[in-house]
Amino acid sequence: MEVKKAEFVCSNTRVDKLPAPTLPEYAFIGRSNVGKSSLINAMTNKKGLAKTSQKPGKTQLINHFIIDDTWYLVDLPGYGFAKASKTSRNEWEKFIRRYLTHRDNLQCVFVLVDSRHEPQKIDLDFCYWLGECGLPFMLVFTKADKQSAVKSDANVAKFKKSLLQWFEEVPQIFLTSAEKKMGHEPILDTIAEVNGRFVPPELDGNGQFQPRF
Ligand SMILES: Nc1nc2c(ncn2[C@@H]2O[C@H](COP(=O)(O)OP(=O)(O)OP(=O)(O)O)[C@@H](O)[C@H]2O)c(=O)[nH]1
Ligand SMILES: [Mg+2]
Repeated sequence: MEVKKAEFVCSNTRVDKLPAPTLPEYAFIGRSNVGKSSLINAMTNKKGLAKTSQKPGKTQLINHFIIDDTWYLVDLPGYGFAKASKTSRNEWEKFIRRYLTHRDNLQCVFVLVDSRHEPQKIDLDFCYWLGECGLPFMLVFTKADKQSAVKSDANVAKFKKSLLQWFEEVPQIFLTSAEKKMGHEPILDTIAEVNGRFVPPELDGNGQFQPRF
């Protein structure tokens, strides 16, 4: 699938202010600075659509983008930002976890992991939490241009092995580079496939979507 149109819709901290859950939605999450916003820009071929920065902690809100008028891509703030205060980390916990567990149209969470590093506890813990919540997720390894393919593959294999201590099978995995525009097509094809199966949540008697919370 090729993206033809990508537009910013809104930024939010509150789940009840998000766009109506009428279209399939996909969220990008991962450590601060892992490359979530860069990947969104590379996938949509739109530099500057999502704001990026060399400094971690750039994305602070739940940012909705509408793609080809048919699905939402969501850029989330990163976790594990060392310089964030405890209060702001707690706030992150609250509003992101609330978003992830209450968004009816969320089809899949893409967990971004830096392919340069060996498995990190914070990423594994987050995957376990998604599993506990029964939230479908896939893994996207980023920044593959920064080291050899052998090194990336070794880190991916170690991550898989760590996950298999808890999960019976590993989720789908993608290896990407926003810099080299590599690995985006398979993600978009997977999204297209899931989009084809999307059934919007039902309206209640008043023509409103009935929130799950
Ligand atoms: N070499 C290389 N650099 C990348 C890649 N993806 C992102 N970067 C760089 O990594 C830094 C962080 O990228 P962002 O996309 O802002 O990361 P983020 O995960 O959205 O960060 P927060 O919003 O702070 O959580 C920027 O300097 C990017 O240019 C990549 O594939 N290759
Ligand atoms: Mg960001």
